[in-house]
Amino acid sequence: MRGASSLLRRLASTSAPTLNGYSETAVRCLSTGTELKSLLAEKIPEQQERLKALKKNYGGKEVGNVTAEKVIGGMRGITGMLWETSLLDPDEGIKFRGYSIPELQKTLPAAKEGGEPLPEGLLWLLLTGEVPTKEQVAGVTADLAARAKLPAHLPAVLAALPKDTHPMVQFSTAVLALQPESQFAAAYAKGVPKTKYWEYAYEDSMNLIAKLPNVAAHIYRTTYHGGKLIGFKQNLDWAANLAHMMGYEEEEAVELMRLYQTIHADHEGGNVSAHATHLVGSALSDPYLSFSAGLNGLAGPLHGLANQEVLGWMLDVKKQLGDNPSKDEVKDFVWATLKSGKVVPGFGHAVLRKTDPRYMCQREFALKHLPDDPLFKLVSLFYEVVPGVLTETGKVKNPWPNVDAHSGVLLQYYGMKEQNFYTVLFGVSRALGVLSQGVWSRALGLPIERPKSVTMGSLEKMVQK
Ligand SMILES: CC(=O)SCCNC(=O)CCNC(=O)[C@H](O)C(C)(C)COP(=O)(O)OP(=O)(O)OC[C@H]1O[C@@H](n2cnc3c(N)ncnc32)[C@H](O)[C@@H]1OP(=O)(O)O
Ligand SMILES: O=C([O-])CC(=O)C(=O)O
Repeated sequence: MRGASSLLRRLASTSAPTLNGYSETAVRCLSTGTELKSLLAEKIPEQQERLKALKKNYGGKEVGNVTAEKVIGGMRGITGMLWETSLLDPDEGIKFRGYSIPELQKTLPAAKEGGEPLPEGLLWLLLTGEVPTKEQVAGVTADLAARAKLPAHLPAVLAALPKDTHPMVQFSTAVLALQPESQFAAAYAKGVPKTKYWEYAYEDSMNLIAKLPNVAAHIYRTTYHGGKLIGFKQNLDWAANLAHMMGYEEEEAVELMRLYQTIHADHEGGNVSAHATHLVGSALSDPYLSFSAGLNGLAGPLHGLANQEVLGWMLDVKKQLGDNPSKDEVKDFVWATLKSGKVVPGFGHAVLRKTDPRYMCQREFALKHLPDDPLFKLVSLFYEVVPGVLTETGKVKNPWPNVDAHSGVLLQYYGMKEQNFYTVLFGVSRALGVLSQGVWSRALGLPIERPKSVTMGSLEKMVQK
């Protein structure tokens, strides 16, 4: 591996810079993507042995208890799944392979010195557990670019949907429409041995991740810009291409896209989109089928759709209370929302018990780039007012803002005002985490998921024993 990097450095110094400062030859050398796949191949046997030993030596140990409340309460608090790519701490928030978001911002390669991380670097980290070099990230960028082209039938599939179809429905449909290209499904049908499943899951996952910016931009341009498509650029990184094909070229907007695509990627395994992807994948449904299932979960208003809901709710506040509402006016508005039977979108969390670090890093981005934006001021006012109101209800376990409370404000600042599209951007990012874990699930030979369910009658008998 180190040999490949130094070879790349040598190659990079011999010809004119193209992609992120690397020569055409260097990029071509890595564009096969073999370095990432071979590093994975090197790491997998060790992890398979680790899991085997865990099962053999400690398989009988208890790691928690299941109460009737947990059975009724959406399995909240039950440890019941392996998820290697990230781990969530209720107070500290998400860590990707052990790295917090501020650590990633410092550690992962960026497009320019001091800039936001390139999501391709996060993909490498999620898959291998190692922080990549700049050269390795350039290799992933080139590999994804080589896989990015959409099949000819895809636009026709999307065009057949009614015009007002929600972008998330279009997105999930598009992912299913890519499924005929599944190498995993084809290999399974041919009867390849289980030991090779991960390789086909890897190829499908990389192909899918590569195509998602094209898919998302196609949906965006056809839904909101009269179908005027903008072409893919070979010399742009993955997130920059997404911004470019959507119609956003300004460097700050591109940096936001890189940050957005990095921080939404993974949130351990129990959230709805990750768990749905994992569950469906456990039946050996291929990455296209399983990721589409995950997207359908992400489209729910208590999960990823909340970022769309937040902007709508904020615009309602603005419409009713004007640009500079007082704290008391906002407080009354929050109470009115609660009394009407609705949740306050962007606040609360099933696991987190402090402000989401993904919220904080978006807030820092706003403080740096758009401190005077009226909607940012409004979102800051909510941060001051909403937690107090939710605490007063006496039932909300976490009154603090989550990631969705902030993202829309940043997107609209750079002109992406179509809030119904926001969850598609979330979904593009989420692919990095759930598909990386999917590769590991197949590599580790994780079995079909099948928790036990009970009827109320059988639960009553169990608790009365
Ligand atoms: C990327 C993401 O998915 S982050 C989450 C995005 N979702 C949102 O922002 C939607 C608003 N938030 C919520 O609805 C919730 O906080 C959830 C779904 C995120 C978590 O739900 P839970 O784990 O059930 O939260 P919790 O245990 O605190 O719920 C207790 C009660 O407080 C209510 N509650 C929790 N958060 C809120 C909120 N933001 N507004 C109003 N009520 C809330 C719950 O609805 C529940 O009420 P109930 O007992 O009458 O059914
Ligand atoms: O962890 C959760 O339940 C929801 C969430 O924040 C995410 O999936 O990003």
